[in-house]
Amino acid sequence: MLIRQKRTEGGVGWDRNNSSPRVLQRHYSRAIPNELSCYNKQMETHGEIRVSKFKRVCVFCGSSPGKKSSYQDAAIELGNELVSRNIDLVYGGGSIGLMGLVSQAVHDGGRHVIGVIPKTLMPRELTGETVGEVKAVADMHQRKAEMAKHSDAFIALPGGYGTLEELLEVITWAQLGIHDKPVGLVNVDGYFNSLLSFIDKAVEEGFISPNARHIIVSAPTSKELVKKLEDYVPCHESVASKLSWQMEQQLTYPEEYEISSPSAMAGMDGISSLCWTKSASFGKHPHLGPLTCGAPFKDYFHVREVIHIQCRSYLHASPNAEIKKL
Ligand SMILES: CC(C)=CCNc1ncnc2c1ncn2[C@@H]1O[C@H](COP(=O)(O)O)[C@@H](O)[C@H]1O
Repeated sequence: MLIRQKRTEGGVGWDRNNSSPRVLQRHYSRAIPNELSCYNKQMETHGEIRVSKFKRVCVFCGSSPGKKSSYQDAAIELGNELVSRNIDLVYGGGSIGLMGLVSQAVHDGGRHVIGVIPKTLMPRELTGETVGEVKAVADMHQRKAEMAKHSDAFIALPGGYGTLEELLEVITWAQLGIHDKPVGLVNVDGYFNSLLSFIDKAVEEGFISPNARHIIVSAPTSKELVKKLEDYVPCHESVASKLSWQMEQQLTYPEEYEISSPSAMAGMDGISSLCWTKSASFGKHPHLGPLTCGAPFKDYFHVREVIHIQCRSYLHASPNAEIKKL
């Protein structure tokens, strides 16, 4: 929900832990100086300030610009839309393709930009220069975890495999109840129509529940999409409730876990079930040999990372390749 308010009337803002607006008693310039310093000219003209319930949004998009100029226009438009709502950007880092356009627009508009980039992609000739803050991470898995942790919502623009993978992963996490942050896509010129049709087919065929279908919000323009995301209320039943997930994070995990089947290592579901059921423990895996972890797990992302490291060290190869062989 977007709140419009005359500047002179004091303030209304969002309590991010609460879904209802809260009243800020002091004048804007003292209560929310960052928001004030950056609101755009148009709003200034109308004496309005727009306060979003999102502080930071993560954008997934093509590392290529795409063939049609409408894709590039949409990336710039999304950047401008975030600026107009005083939202900061989290993205995959670099200046190539649509990634470069959206990050430049947000940076030029005076909002903070965080580029989360794996060390292997850091050479400038691979991804170009990142504007704003650069967060270097160990690998692609840690990148996604970091991008998710620092954002209040996710938006996908047109893109290729990387974009689809990132988008589907945050949708899966929402379905599991690992987060309840809104996920949306800007369906520029119907780019995502076939993906949405495929997802509808999966619902028809009984592989996605109708409620989980509603996790994906879509709109043809950034403006409409951000508005829809602001209004989004999760309505799917999650496999593991957010509450139980948060409780798990507070627990100290046993030091030794066993992975009970190759499939438990292969996908998010297996890994997350390790976190919230604690039914499995490292130990001696029938196919993979001994798997141990010296330190207690801290959270879901840590579990995922530890499993990855374990796979690498025991299999001496990419875990995914080895899992496929099993
Ligand atoms: C060596 C090489 C191809 C470098 C490409 N350079 C990249 N630099 C930064 N992030 C990327 C890169 N390629 C893919 N990504 C990640 O995957 C998404 C884009 O992948 P794609 O172009 O849709 O599939 C982005 O959201 C980003 O997080």
